Amino acid sequence: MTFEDLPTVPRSEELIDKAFSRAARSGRSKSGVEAQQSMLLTASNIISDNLQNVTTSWPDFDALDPFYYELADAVIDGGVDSLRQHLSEVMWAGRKAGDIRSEYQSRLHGEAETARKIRKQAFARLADVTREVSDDLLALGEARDILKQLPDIRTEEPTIVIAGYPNVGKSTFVNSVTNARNEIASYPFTTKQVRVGHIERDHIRYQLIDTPGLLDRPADERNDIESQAVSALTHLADCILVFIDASASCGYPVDVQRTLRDEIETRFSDVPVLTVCAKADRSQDLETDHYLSVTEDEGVDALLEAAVAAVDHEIELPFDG
Ligand SMILES: Nc1nc2c(ncn2[C@@H]2O[C@H](COP(=O)(O)OP(=O)(O)OP(=O)(O)O)[C@@H](O)[C@H]2O)c(=O)[nH]1
Repeated sequence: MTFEDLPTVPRSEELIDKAFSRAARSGRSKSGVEAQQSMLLTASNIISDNLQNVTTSWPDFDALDPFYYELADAVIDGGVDSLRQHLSEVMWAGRKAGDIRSEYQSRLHGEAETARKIRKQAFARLADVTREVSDDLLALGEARDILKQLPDIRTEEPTIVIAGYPNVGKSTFVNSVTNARNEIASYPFTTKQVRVGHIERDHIRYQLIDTPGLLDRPADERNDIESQAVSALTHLADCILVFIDASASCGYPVDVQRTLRDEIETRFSDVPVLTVCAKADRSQDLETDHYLSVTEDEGVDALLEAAVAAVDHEIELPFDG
């Protein structure tokens, strides 16, 4: 996944300490002007390399899959634009450290004592430049910690998203059809966890995603971040299964569940939305093609076939026409 490998972002004071203490060590093995030159080189290299590493370790946002772009935009304070801004500030500081190195290197000659003073000036400027981006480094460090928690979802895999009110049987279904133990991941902005499972048909892996906290209640009950996460899901889903518990043993009346279904259908208008009468062993009081009872093992395979067919149709459509 894109953000998984993001390395930690150093804080400015941490970086200054590291650069100056390594510089002192490298100066100790030499004497006179040479010691000052070695110190300048070590400190400025550490600062410019570290700052440049921060910027190059981030993915190119323009090349990011829209699902992750929108998620990142949702969970980061100030969105992706603020990240870009912080990164460009840090890049500026990295270059500036390199400039300071060149500028002072040419001035470090002659008397050892004069050279020491000039090297100290250089250190003061290196510290200033690094401190100038301390807020940017802090913000990037926080963003990195949040982004690393994003669910590891393969955007290139065909994806079936399961929606429906709590307790309608979504996870029972996902758990029963995906034999491998499901991956559980959490969105940084909700306490609930995304459940991801996989099925295979004709050597193609399909991803099944259950998104508690997102597609389990009406849009007007979602906060801004959740709404944007739903929007991110529109890039990912190739088919949606909306579970309705007609027995209403889940605690939600059927008409309320139908309203959620209609809303999801409107929101995900580009992909097939299949309405599933879940817990059909209890009640089948719903007009739909898909009746499912996981406990009685009825309709499970048929539903999967229908979902896979819908996904395949959806994915191939652009090539047909
Ligand atoms: N009778 C019957 N009960 C079922 C069936 N599928 C699930 N249940 C039961 O319904 C309850 C809720 O099922 P879950 O799978 O946890 O529902 P969920 O939609 O994932 O709920 P959240 O995790 O809150 O989103 C559990 O007690 C299940 O055992 C079914 O096909 N028939």
